[in-house]
Amino acid sequence: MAFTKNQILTLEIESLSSDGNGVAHSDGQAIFVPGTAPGDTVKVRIVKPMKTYAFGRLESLRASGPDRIIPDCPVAGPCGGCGLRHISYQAECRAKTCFVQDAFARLGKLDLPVHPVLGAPDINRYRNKVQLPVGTDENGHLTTGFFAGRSHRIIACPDCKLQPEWMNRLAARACELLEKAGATSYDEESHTGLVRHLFLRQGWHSGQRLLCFILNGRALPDEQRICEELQREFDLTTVLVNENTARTNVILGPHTHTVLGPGVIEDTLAGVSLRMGVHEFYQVNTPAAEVLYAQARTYAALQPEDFLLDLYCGMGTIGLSMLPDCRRLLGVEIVPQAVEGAKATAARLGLSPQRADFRCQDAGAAAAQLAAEGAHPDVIVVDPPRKGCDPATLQAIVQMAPRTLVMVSCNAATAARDTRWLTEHGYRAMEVQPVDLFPRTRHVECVVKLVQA
Ligand SMILES: C[S@@+](CC[C@H](N)C(=O)[O-])C[C@H]1O[C@@H](n2cnc3c(N)ncnc32)[C@H](O)[C@@H]1O
Repeated sequence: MAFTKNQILTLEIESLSSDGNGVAHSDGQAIFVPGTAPGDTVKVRIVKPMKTYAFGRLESLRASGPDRIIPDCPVAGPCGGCGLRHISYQAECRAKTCFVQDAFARLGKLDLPVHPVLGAPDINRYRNKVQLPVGTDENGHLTTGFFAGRSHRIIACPDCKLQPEWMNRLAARACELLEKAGATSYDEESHTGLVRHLFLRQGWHSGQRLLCFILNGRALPDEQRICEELQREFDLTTVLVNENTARTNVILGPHTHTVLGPGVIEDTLAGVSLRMGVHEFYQVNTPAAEVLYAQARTYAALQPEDFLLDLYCGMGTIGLSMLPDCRRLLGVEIVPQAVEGAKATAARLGLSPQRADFRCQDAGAAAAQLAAEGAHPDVIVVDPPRKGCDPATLQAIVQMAPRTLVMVSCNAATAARDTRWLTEHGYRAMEVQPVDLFPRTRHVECVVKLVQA
């Protein structure tokens, strides 16, 4: 039986999907309901009927399941950032373990141990970076928040529990100062208005703080004064302005100028000291990333004479954190600023290019070139974006035939797909360790160990 829009049903939630939605069944068809937990009895309104399943909205909670807790954030539901704030953290870890196990068993059709998730050291205020869209509220005041799930409507979130308190306070104060100076918020539909986003970053161990205004234009009105005031009040190491005048939902534009300070902040990740601005990828949860890197290092099991290839290397942090275990490191990354950062870190550490080098290139193209040149890395680490490795990258990895391959991924589905492919091309998948870098959200990281079959 097909569901109809606005149909009301009373349902028992059975499990959580990998999107963090509660899953129930009616007449053999699945219904996905955000904000619900296994064991809940709920009244649900069907909002999106499909041919064989439907999406529903929670109308009322009749009875709570054992994992449900009261979310400690008033906008946890509509904001969409914290998809799992309504269940206990223990239940969240169990669910994330199941998400990863399910991806490898069902999508990857792989039979291998997937260990219980390693929980994060901190479950709140762990983000070292946020990009807050700036909007105008119903009273005409500038506000920041997050886009509601699958929309461009900003949900104001004055005290987001995922980010440090200073970031929340700075966002509110910046809105006040911008408004006084007559700055307008950017409107995506009409492509008018000035301020698009506030970008905030903190060096977790160093405590250094960065603020960048992302503008549909060159400069803020009264730019110097606003930046100085915020620098003084929030002890900012540096303040930047990024220009993004394109009609796009990509957040950063290509040009950034420094208003105050050095234009970068410093930090240490897994013992690697680095400097970063706004264009470089940096793991958002530093203490949990150190757990992740330690796991990757264990799986890599490097030998002193080994050559390590780090594909999709960002600022080179994974490879550099493993360098004490091996002879030579080559990192490949597509973002020029990240590669410059990696090279600068290596230079500061006194490493010659023979010991640690980095290339700004597409991972697939670089891997194919290395394979054609007859390169034979002993260990390859890959840490691709959510879409996973390109087929060219996987082909070239197999051609280079490393002894061990360590795959780090923030998307278990694509990691399972790529692992499956590698097992059909000469590799054996040994084990998977999920690591929680993103508590209270539906996201989870995992590390896969593969060896030559
Ligand atoms: C998940 S991040 C990992 C970065 C790094 N390993 C770390 O731990 O910080 C993925 C990285 O892949 C880079 N990237 C995306 N597409 C790429 C491509 N086609 N070739 C090379 N690097 C790419 C991104 O810029 C990003 O730095």
